[in-house]
Amino acid sequence: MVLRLEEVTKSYSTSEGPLPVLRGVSLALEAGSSMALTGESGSGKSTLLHLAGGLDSADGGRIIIGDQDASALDDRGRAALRRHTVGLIFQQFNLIPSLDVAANLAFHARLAGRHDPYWVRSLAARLGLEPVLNRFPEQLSGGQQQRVAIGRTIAARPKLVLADEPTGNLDEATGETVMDVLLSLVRESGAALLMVTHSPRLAERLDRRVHLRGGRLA
Ligand SMILES: Nc1ncnc2c1ncn2[C@@H]1O[C@H](COP(=O)(O)OP(=O)(O)OP(=O)(O)O)[C@@H](O)[C@H]1O
Repeated sequence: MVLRLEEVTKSYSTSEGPLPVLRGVSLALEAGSSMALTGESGSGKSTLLHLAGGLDSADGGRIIIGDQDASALDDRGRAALRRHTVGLIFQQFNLIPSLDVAANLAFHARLAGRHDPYWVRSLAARLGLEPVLNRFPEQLSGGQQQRVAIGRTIAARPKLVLADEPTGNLDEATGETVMDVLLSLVRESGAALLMVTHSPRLAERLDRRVHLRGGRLA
Protein backbone atom coordinates (compact mmCIF):
# COMPACT_ATOMS: atom_id res chain seq x y z
CA MET A 1 0.00 0.00 0.00
CA VAL A 2 1.39 3.40 -0.95
CA LEU A 3 -1.16 5.60 0.81
CA ARG A 4 -3.61 4.81 3.57
CA LEU A 5 -5.89 7.23 5.39
CA GLU A 6 -7.81 5.94 8.40
CA GLU A 7 -10.65 8.04 9.81
CA VAL A 8 -8.79 11.27 9.18
CA THR A 9 -10.28 14.44 10.61
CA LYS A 10 -9.27 18.05 10.01
CA SER A 11 -10.75 21.38 11.07
CA TYR A 12 -9.55 24.92 10.48
CA SER A 13 -9.93 27.59 13.09
CA THR A 14 -11.78 30.60 11.79
CA SER A 15 -13.10 33.79 13.41
CA GLU A 16 -16.49 32.07 13.69
CA GLY A 17 -14.97 29.04 15.47
CA PRO A 18 -13.66 25.71 14.20
CA LEU A 19 -14.63 24.74 10.65
CA PRO A 20 -14.69 20.95 10.31
CA VAL A 21 -13.61 20.03 6.77
CA LEU A 22 -12.78 16.31 6.97
CA ARG A 23 -14.99 14.32 9.35
CA GLY A 24 -13.51 10.83 9.08
CA VAL A 25 -11.95 10.09 5.71
CA SER A 26 -10.54 6.65 4.92
CA LEU A 27 -8.95 5.47 1.68
CA ALA A 28 -6.26 3.12 0.44
CA LEU A 29 -4.19 3.35 -2.72
CA GLU A 30 -1.93 0.57 -4.00
CA ALA A 31 1.20 0.91 -6.13
CA GLY A 32 0.35 1.24 -9.82
CA SER A 33 -3.22 2.35 -9.19
CA SER A 34 -4.96 5.66 -9.71
CA MET A 35 -7.84 7.42 -7.99
CA ALA A 36 -9.80 10.52 -8.96
CA LEU A 37 -11.02 12.82 -6.21
CA THR A 38 -14.01 14.99 -7.06
CA GLY A 39 -16.16 17.27 -4.94
CA GLU A 40 -17.69 20.71 -5.00
CA SER A 41 -15.60 23.80 -4.48
CA GLY A 42 -14.79 24.11 -0.78
CA SER A 43 -15.55 20.44 -0.03
CA GLY A 44 -11.97 19.85 1.18
CA LYS A 45 -10.19 18.28 -1.80
CA SER A 46 -7.04 20.40 -1.45
CA THR A 47 -7.06 19.85 2.30
CA LEU A 48 -7.13 16.09 1.72
CA LEU A 49 -4.37 16.28 -0.89
CA HIS A 50 -2.17 18.34 1.43
CA LEU A 51 -2.59 15.81 4.24
CA ALA A 52 -1.89 12.90 1.88
CA GLY A 53 1.33 14.64 0.81
CA GLY A 54 2.50 15.30 4.35
CA LEU A 55 2.23 19.07 3.79
CA ASP A 56 -0.02 19.50 6.78
CA SER A 57 -0.97 17.40 9.80
CA ALA A 58 -4.38 15.95 10.59
CA ASP A 59 -6.28 16.51 13.83
CA GLY A 60 -7.21 12.85 14.19
CA GLY A 61 -6.90 9.49 12.47
CA ARG A 62 -3.86 7.99 10.78
CA ILE A 63 -2.06 8.77 7.53
CA ILE A 64 0.40 6.18 6.23
CA ILE A 65 2.53 7.33 3.31
CA GLY A 66 4.81 4.68 1.81
CA ASP A 67 5.63 2.68 4.89
CA GLN A 68 5.72 5.60 7.30
CA ASP A 69 3.09 6.90 9.68
CA ALA A 70 3.01 10.59 8.75
CA SER A 71 0.80 11.36 11.75
CA ALA A 72 3.73 10.46 14.01
CA LEU A 73 6.29 12.71 12.26
CA ASP A 74 7.23 16.30 13.02
CA ASP A 75 7.67 18.95 10.30
CA ARG A 76 11.22 17.84 9.51
CA GLY A 77 10.25 14.19 9.31
CA ARG A 78 7.39 15.03 6.97
CA ALA A 79 9.71 17.12 4.77
CA ALA A 80 12.07 14.16 4.39
CA LEU A 81 9.14 11.87 3.62
CA ARG A 82 7.92 14.26 0.92
CA ARG A 83 11.36 14.50 -0.66
CA HIS A 84 11.77 10.73 -0.90
CA THR A 85 8.29 9.41 -1.49
CA VAL A 86 5.87 12.05 -2.74
CA GLY A 87 5.59 13.96 -6.00
CA LEU A 88 3.29 16.97 -6.11
CA ILE A 89 1.79 18.48 -9.23
CA PHE A 90 -0.11 21.57 -8.18
CA GLN A 91 -1.65 24.43 -10.10
CA GLN A 92 1.14 26.79 -9.11
CA PHE A 93 4.02 25.18 -10.98
CA ASN A 94 6.77 26.55 -8.71
CA LEU A 95 9.38 26.14 -11.43
CA ILE A 96 12.76 27.61 -10.53
CA PRO A 97 13.13 30.81 -12.57
CA SER A 98 16.95 30.80 -12.62
CA LEU A 99 17.18 27.25 -14.02
CA ASP A 100 16.47 26.24 -17.60
CA VAL A 101 13.94 23.55 -18.47
CA ALA A 102 16.53 20.75 -18.48
CA ALA A 103 17.75 21.70 -14.99
CA ASN A 104 14.19 22.17 -13.70
CA LEU A 105 13.32 18.68 -14.96
CA ALA A 106 16.27 17.18 -13.07
CA PHE A 107 15.90 19.24 -9.89
CA HIS A 108 13.68 17.05 -7.70
CA ALA A 109 15.33 13.85 -8.87
CA ARG A 110 18.67 15.29 -7.77
CA LEU A 111 17.24 16.27 -4.36
CA ALA A 112 15.88 12.76 -3.93
CA GLY A 113 19.24 11.29 -5.03
CA ARG A 114 17.63 9.57 -8.02
CA HIS A 115 18.75 11.62 -11.02
CA ASP A 116 18.84 9.55 -14.21
CA PRO A 117 19.70 11.58 -17.33
CA TYR A 118 18.26 8.93 -19.69
CA TRP A 119 14.92 8.96 -17.87
CA VAL A 120 14.83 12.78 -17.95
CA ARG A 121 15.58 12.80 -21.68
CA SER A 122 12.85 10.28 -22.34
CA LEU A 123 10.36 12.32 -20.29
CA ALA A 124 11.28 15.50 -22.14
CA ALA A 125 10.64 13.76 -25.46
CA ARG A 126 7.30 12.32 -24.42
CA LEU A 127 6.10 15.62 -22.99
CA GLY A 128 7.14 17.46 -26.17
CA LEU A 129 9.68 19.56 -24.28
CA GLU A 130 12.81 18.82 -26.33
CA PRO A 131 12.63 22.07 -28.33
CA VAL A 132 12.55 24.18 -25.15
CA LEU A 133 15.10 22.38 -22.93
CA ASN A 134 17.42 25.40 -22.87
CA ARG A 135 14.75 28.00 -22.22
CA PHE A 136 13.89 29.49 -18.85
CA PRO A 137 10.42 29.20 -17.28
CA GLU A 138 9.46 32.81 -18.09
CA GLN A 139 10.06 32.03 -21.77
CA LEU A 140 7.46 29.22 -21.80
CA SER A 141 3.72 29.17 -22.37
CA GLY A 142 1.47 28.15 -19.48
CA GLY A 143 0.95 24.73 -21.01
CA GLN A 144 4.68 24.19 -21.46
CA GLN A 145 5.27 25.18 -17.83
CA GLN A 146 2.62 22.70 -16.76
CA ARG A 147 4.33 19.93 -18.73
CA VAL A 148 7.68 20.79 -17.10
CA ALA A 149 6.00 20.59 -13.68
CA ILE A 150 4.67 17.13 -14.52
CA GLY A 151 8.00 15.93 -15.96
CA ARG A 152 9.94 17.25 -12.97
CA THR A 153 7.71 15.30 -10.59
CA ILE A 154 7.85 12.04 -12.53
CA ALA A 155 11.62 12.38 -13.07
CA ALA A 156 12.17 11.79 -9.35
CA ARG A 157 10.21 8.48 -9.53
CA PRO A 158 8.02 9.18 -6.50
CA LYS A 159 6.01 6.28 -5.07
CA LEU A 160 3.02 8.56 -4.65
CA VAL A 161 1.96 11.25 -7.12
CA LEU A 162 -0.57 13.82 -5.93
CA ALA A 163 -2.02 16.05 -8.60
CA ASP A 164 -4.44 18.97 -8.40
CA GLU A 165 -6.11 19.55 -11.79
CA PRO A 166 -2.81 18.79 -13.57
CA THR A 167 -4.20 19.60 -17.01
CA GLY A 168 -6.31 22.56 -15.90
CA ASN A 169 -4.33 25.12 -17.89
CA LEU A 170 -4.28 23.19 -21.13
CA ASP A 171 -6.70 23.17 -24.04
CA GLU A 172 -8.72 19.99 -24.35
CA ALA A 173 -6.57 18.26 -26.96
CA THR A 174 -3.25 19.08 -25.25
CA GLY A 175 -4.82 18.16 -21.91
CA GLU A 176 -5.75 14.72 -23.24
CA THR A 177 -2.23 14.14 -24.56
CA VAL A 178 -0.61 15.25 -21.31
CA MET A 179 -3.04 13.06 -19.35
CA ASP A 180 -2.09 10.08 -21.56
CA VAL A 181 1.58 10.70 -20.80
CA LEU A 182 0.97 11.22 -17.08
CA LEU A 183 -1.07 8.02 -16.75
CA SER A 184 1.38 5.90 -18.70
CA LEU A 185 4.35 7.29 -16.78
CA VAL A 186 2.65 6.67 -13.46
CA ARG A 187 1.86 3.09 -14.51
CA GLU A 188 5.35 2.44 -15.85
CA SER A 189 7.04 3.74 -12.73
CA GLY A 190 4.67 1.72 -10.50
CA ALA A 191 3.60 4.85 -8.63
CA ALA A 192 0.16 5.47 -7.18
CA LEU A 193 -1.77 8.54 -8.37
CA LEU A 194 -4.35 10.55 -6.47
CA MET A 195 -5.74 13.30 -8.66
CA VAL A 196 -8.20 16.10 -7.94
CA THR A 197 -10.30 17.01 -10.91
CA HIS A 198 -13.53 18.80 -11.70
CA SER A 199 -13.80 16.95 -14.98
CA PRO A 200 -15.92 13.77 -14.97
CA ARG A 201 -14.31 12.87 -18.30
CA LEU A 202 -10.80 12.90 -16.80
CA ALA A 203 -12.03 11.11 -13.67
CA GLU A 204 -13.38 8.32 -15.88
CA ARG A 205 -9.86 7.56 -17.05
CA LEU A 206 -8.61 6.64 -13.58
CA ASP A 207 -9.01 3.24 -11.92
CA ARG A 208 -11.28 4.47 -9.13
CA ARG A 209 -13.31 7.56 -8.32
CA VAL A 210 -14.22 8.96 -4.92
CA HIS A 211 -16.38 11.98 -4.16
CA LEU A 212 -15.97 14.24 -1.14
CA ARG A 213 -19.17 15.56 0.39
CA GLY A 214 -20.00 16.70 3.90
CA GLY A 215 -16.46 15.87 5.04
CA ARG A 216 -16.70 12.22 4.00
CA LEU A 217 -15.86 10.17 0.94
CA ALA A 218 -18.51 8.39 -1.09
N1 LIG B 1 -6.03 27.71 6.12
C1 LIG B 1 -7.38 27.74 6.19
N2 LIG B 1 -8.00 28.37 7.21
C2 LIG B 1 -9.35 28.39 7.31
N3 LIG B 1 -10.17 27.79 6.42
C3 LIG B 1 -9.61 27.14 5.40
C4 LIG B 1 -8.19 27.07 5.22
N4 LIG B 1 -7.93 26.37 4.08
C5 LIG B 1 -9.14 26.00 3.59
N5 LIG B 1 -10.14 26.46 4.36
C6 LIG B 1 -11.59 26.22 4.18
O1 LIG B 1 -11.77 24.81 4.21
C7 LIG B 1 -12.73 24.40 3.24
C8 LIG B 1 -12.10 23.38 2.28
O2 LIG B 1 -11.12 24.03 1.49
P1 LIG B 1 -10.31 23.27 0.33
O3 LIG B 1 -9.37 24.25 -0.28
O4 LIG B 1 -9.75 22.01 0.87
O5 LIG B 1 -11.51 22.91 -0.68
P2 LIG B 1 -11.45 22.39 -2.21
O6 LIG B 1 -12.45 21.29 -2.31
O7 LIG B 1 -10.05 22.09 -2.59
O8 LIG B 1 -11.98 23.67 -3.00
P3 LIG B 1 -11.71 24.16 -4.54
O9 LIG B 1 -12.30 23.11 -5.45
O10 LIG B 1 -12.47 25.45 -4.58
O11 LIG B 1 -10.23 24.33 -4.68
C9 LIG B 1 -13.22 25.67 2.58
O12 LIG B 1 -14.41 26.07 3.21
C10 LIG B 1 -12.11 26.66 2.84
O13 LIG B 1 -12.62 27.96 2.89
